[in-house]
Amino acid sequence: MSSRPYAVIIGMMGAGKTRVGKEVAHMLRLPFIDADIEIEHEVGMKIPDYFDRYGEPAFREVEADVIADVLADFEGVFSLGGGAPMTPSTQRELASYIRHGGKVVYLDADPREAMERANRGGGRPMLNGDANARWKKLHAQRDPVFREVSNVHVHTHGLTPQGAAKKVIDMVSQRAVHVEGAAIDPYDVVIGEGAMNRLADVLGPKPAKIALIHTQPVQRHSDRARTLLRQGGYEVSDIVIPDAEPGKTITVANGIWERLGDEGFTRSDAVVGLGGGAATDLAGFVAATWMRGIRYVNCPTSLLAMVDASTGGKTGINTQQGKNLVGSFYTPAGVLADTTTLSSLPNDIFIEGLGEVAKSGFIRDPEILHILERHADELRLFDGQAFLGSPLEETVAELIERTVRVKAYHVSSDLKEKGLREFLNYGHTLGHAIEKLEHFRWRHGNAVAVGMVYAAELAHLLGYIDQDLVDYHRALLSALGLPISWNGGSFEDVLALMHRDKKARGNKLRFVVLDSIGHVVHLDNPPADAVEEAFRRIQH
Ligand SMILES: NC(=O)c1ccc[n+]([C@@H]2O[C@H](COP(=O)([O-])OP(=O)(O)OC[C@H]3O[C@@H](n4cnc5c(N)ncnc54)[C@H](O)[C@@H]3O)[C@@H](O)[C@H]2O)c1
Ligand SMILES: O=C(O)C(=O)C[C@@H](O)[C@H](O)[C@H](O)COP(=O)(O)O
Repeated sequence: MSSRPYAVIIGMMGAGKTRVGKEVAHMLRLPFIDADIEIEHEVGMKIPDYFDRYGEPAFREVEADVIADVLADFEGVFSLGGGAPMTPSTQRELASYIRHGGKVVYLDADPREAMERANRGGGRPMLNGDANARWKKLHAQRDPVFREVSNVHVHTHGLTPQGAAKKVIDMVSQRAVHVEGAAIDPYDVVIGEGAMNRLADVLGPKPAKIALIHTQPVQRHSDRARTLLRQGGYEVSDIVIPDAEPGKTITVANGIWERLGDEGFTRSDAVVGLGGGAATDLAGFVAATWMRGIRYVNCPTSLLAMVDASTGGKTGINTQQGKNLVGSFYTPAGVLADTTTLSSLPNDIFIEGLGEVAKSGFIRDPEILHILERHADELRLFDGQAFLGSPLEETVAELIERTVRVKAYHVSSDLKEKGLREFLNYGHTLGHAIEKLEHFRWRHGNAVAVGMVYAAELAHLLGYIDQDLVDYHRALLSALGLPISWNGGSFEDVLALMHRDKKARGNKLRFVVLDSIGHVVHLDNPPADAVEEAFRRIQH
C-alpha cells in the first residue's frame, strides 16, 4: 500500500458521511473524496441514471473497483456510499485496510435525522417507494455489517457537523489493543483522549442499570462518565468507595452487594469501575461476584491502572493476611483509558505507574526501556496540568499501548495464570511483601520497582544475569524517580510474606527472574542464602 486514507467513513444514507467527512478533511487540511462523485466521474453519468440503465449489480461492481483504487492510493478522508460495505470484495478491502492500521469509521446518526436528510433532494435509487420504510429495512440489514467492517463507531446524535467531525478525529487518533484468547470474550483496550466517550458503545444496549464505582479524588472524571451514561439512556447508581487500598476490602464489596440488591440489579445490568487500580480491582471483583458475574467496563484514570490493573481481568481484594488474596479472573467487556483523565494525576502517582511500565520492558518489550531512557527527565517531571497537547502525551500514549500489548500477550494464552502469565509478576514477590509491611502506605508501583531490583540481584547471584543488567535496573528506575532500596522490615517478616505469595507452591518459593532483557524464567525454590543475600543488597 503506497499511501492510505486517514479514515474511511461509512454509514446509512443521510448519516452525514459527506458533510462530516468534508469537515474532518477541512479541520485536518486533508483532501476529501466522496465515492459516489468518483463513480459518477468514472461512468460519465449520474448514479440514478446508471442504476436505471444497468441495474444495481453493475453499479456495485464499478463501485467496488473505484473503492479499491482509492483505498490503495489516497491520503485523505474517503466517504463511501451507504450500500458499499455490503459488497464482499469491498469488505475484504476494508479488512485489509484495517490490518494495515486504517480506520473505518461507522457514522451512526439519529435515525429520524438520517431519514429526513436522506429524503431531502431525492435522487436516491435505493429509497424509491416508501422512503422511510425502505430506509428502516436497509438499516436493519446494514447496521450489523457496518459494525462488523468498521473499527471506529461514532454516534453523532445531537451533534453539529463540526462536533461530529471533532468526535471522529478524537476517536480515529485513539489507539486500541485487542485482547482475545481461549476462555476470553474478546475486548478492546482503547487508549487516548476522549476514549471514555465510547462507554455506551462498549456497554451495549442490554444493561438498564449501571453501578458507577469510583473514588472521591476522581469525582470530576466520574461526573463526566455519569453524564455520558445518562445520555446513553442508562439509570446510574453512583457508588463512591474509600480511596486506594482501603477500598479493596470485603467490607466495601459487601456494602456494594447490598446496594445492588436493594436497587434491583439483575444479570443484565452492569458495573463501570473508574479510578486507580484499587478502584478497578474492586469494581471488577464486585462485577465478577454479583449474581456470579455481570458485564463490566473499566475506565482507568491512573497510569498504573491504564497499563496494568484495569486491563487483564485480575480482580480482587486484600485481606488481613496479604495483598489480593481473594479475587477472580474475570475479564472486562472493554477498557477505556482516557488520557484526558491524566491531567489531574499527581506526579508521584504517575511515576509509580512507570514501575509497571518498566517491568513490561524488562520482561518482553525492550523498546519500552529505550523510550523510558530517552524520556526519563520529562517523565520524571510529569505535570498533569501541562500534559494534554504536550509532546509527552504522545510518548505516554505509546508507552501505554506497548505495555498493554505486553499484558495482552501474557493474558491471551494464560488467563488463569498457570505459567506464562506469572511473568507479569516480575518484581511482585518482594513488592507485595513490602506493601503489606508498609501497611499499604507504599505505592504498588514503587514496591514493584524495589522488587525488580531484588529479583535482578537474585538472578545475578544465581548466575542468570551479569552485574551490568542489575546496575541497569537501578540506573533506569532511579532516573525515572522510582525507589530502588527498602529498609522498612526484617528479612524474616519479608520471607514469611513471600511464602504466602500466590506463586509459591507448598512451602517452596517461586520467583520470576530475567535471564536477559525480554526473556524471563521461573525460579523455583532458590537457595535460602541467595534469597537472603539479595535482600541484604536492596537495603542500602
Ligand atoms: N488487577 C491487576 O492486574 C493489577 C495490576 C497492577 C496493580 N493492581 C492494583 O492496583 C492498585 C494500584 O493502582 P494505582 O497505582 O492506580 O493506585 P490507586 O488506585 O490507589 O490510586 C492512587 C491514587 O491516585 C488517585 N487517582 C487515580 N487517578 C487519578 C486521577 N486521574 N486524578 C487524580 N487522582 C487520581 C486515586 O484516587 C488514589 O488516591 C493496587 O491495589 C494494585 O494491587 C492490580
Ligand atoms: O496481570 C497479572 O497477572 C499481574 O501479575 C500483573 C501485576 O502487575 C499486578 O500487580 C497484579 O495485581 C498482581 O497480581 P497478584 O496475583 O500477584 O496479586
